[in-house]
Amino acid sequence: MYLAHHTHRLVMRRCSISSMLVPSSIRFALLPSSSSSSSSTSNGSSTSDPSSGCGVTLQFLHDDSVAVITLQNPKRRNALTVSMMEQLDMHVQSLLRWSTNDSSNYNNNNARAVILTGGGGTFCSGLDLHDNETPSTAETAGGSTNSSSSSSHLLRDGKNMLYHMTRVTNQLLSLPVLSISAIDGYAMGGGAELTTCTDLVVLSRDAKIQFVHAKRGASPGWGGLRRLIKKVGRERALRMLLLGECILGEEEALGARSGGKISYYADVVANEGETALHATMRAVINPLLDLPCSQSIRAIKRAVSSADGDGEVIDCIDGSTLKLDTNLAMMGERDAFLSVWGGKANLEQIQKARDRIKGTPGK
Ligand SMILES: CCC(=O)SCCNC(=O)CCNC(=O)[C@H](O)C(C)(C)COP(=O)(O)OP(=O)(O)OC[C@H]1O[C@@H](n2cnc3c(N)ncnc32)[C@H](O)[C@@H]1OP(=O)(O)O
Repeated sequence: MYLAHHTHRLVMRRCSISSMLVPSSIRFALLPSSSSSSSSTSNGSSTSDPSSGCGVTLQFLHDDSVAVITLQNPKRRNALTVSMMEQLDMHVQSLLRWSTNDSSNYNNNNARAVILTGGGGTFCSGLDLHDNETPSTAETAGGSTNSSSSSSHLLRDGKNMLYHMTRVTNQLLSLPVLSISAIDGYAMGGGAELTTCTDLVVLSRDAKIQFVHAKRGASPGWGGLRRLIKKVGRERALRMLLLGECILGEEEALGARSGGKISYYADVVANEGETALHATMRAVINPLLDLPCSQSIRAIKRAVSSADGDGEVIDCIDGSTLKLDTNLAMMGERDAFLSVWGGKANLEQIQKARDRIKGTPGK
């Protein structure tokens, strides 16, 4: 086995004490895995299925200034089921309200950062290869806005997956706060795409980001392809998309490929009971908490987003706003995805991957 998995996981606590009163060295608190991140807090939202522990949780900490989204499918390396995609979509919609303060649910807007992570010492193994036979329902999704989701199967209905995941990735990246992927273990396929939609990526030494789409007879479709090119450049993106090149925490530790350009490697000295990834997340988040007000974070993030690209801003069909040239690139990526998704080669390769990983459906 190439990667050793941590037995701990990144779980964060909502602090009731004002962050201004807590010394910065312990400001960003992380709890060991014995604490459940799937139970609801007074200001967090849990959509885990208690029997399987499978779902996506949203928690707030530091006086609601930091939101943490945790992907959890413990028996399948946090593979994404249709229901989890819908939950993720729902959480991102509420983060949009939280960070833009246009909802009565969030009166005091101190929003500063969003962290995207996975439970159980790994990030996300892409879509759940055993979820195809499981129809998603609006009820399990906690109230989906898309009526077509009620009988969707991942392979048969790539459009439904695109609907949710394009919205999730576009809106996560456009949130007016700093977004960070905190990655232990695998980020594969759709999991790798998710890492491209946060502003920063923090890797543990055992992190591995791999775009396995081509191996599965597919092509990225959630915007990950376009964003990967932006992050690593066209040439490396092609090597990653077609030749199996990965982003490895171990290599980033040596400053090997990206020279620190695309990620932070988790190299901060850890306190007792925390991992290097936790310690690095603390070091990344604390300066944000130290800023005197959250408005400047949002103003700067908006300005960076609008400066980052040229072209006319337009409203997209999913409600998000994109630069015109970005939207055209998205359409190209979506069309490429739809041209292969659910086709013969894709179905064969997904079946081969299923046979290879051998998980039991419904387990
Ligand atoms: C948007 C398009 C996409 O996302 S296409 C990409 C789909 N994903 C993949 O092809 C990744 C498939 N998984 C793997 O290659 C491996 O499981 C990886 C992630 C490398 C982990 O390897 P390893 O540490 O050896 O664990 P393992 O294979 O024994 O897996 C542990 C249990 O988890 C399960 N699992 C893992 N990934 C998925 C998945 N994507 N869908 C469903 N189940 C998955 C495995 O089946 C295994 O289950 P079990 O313990 O044998 O019952």
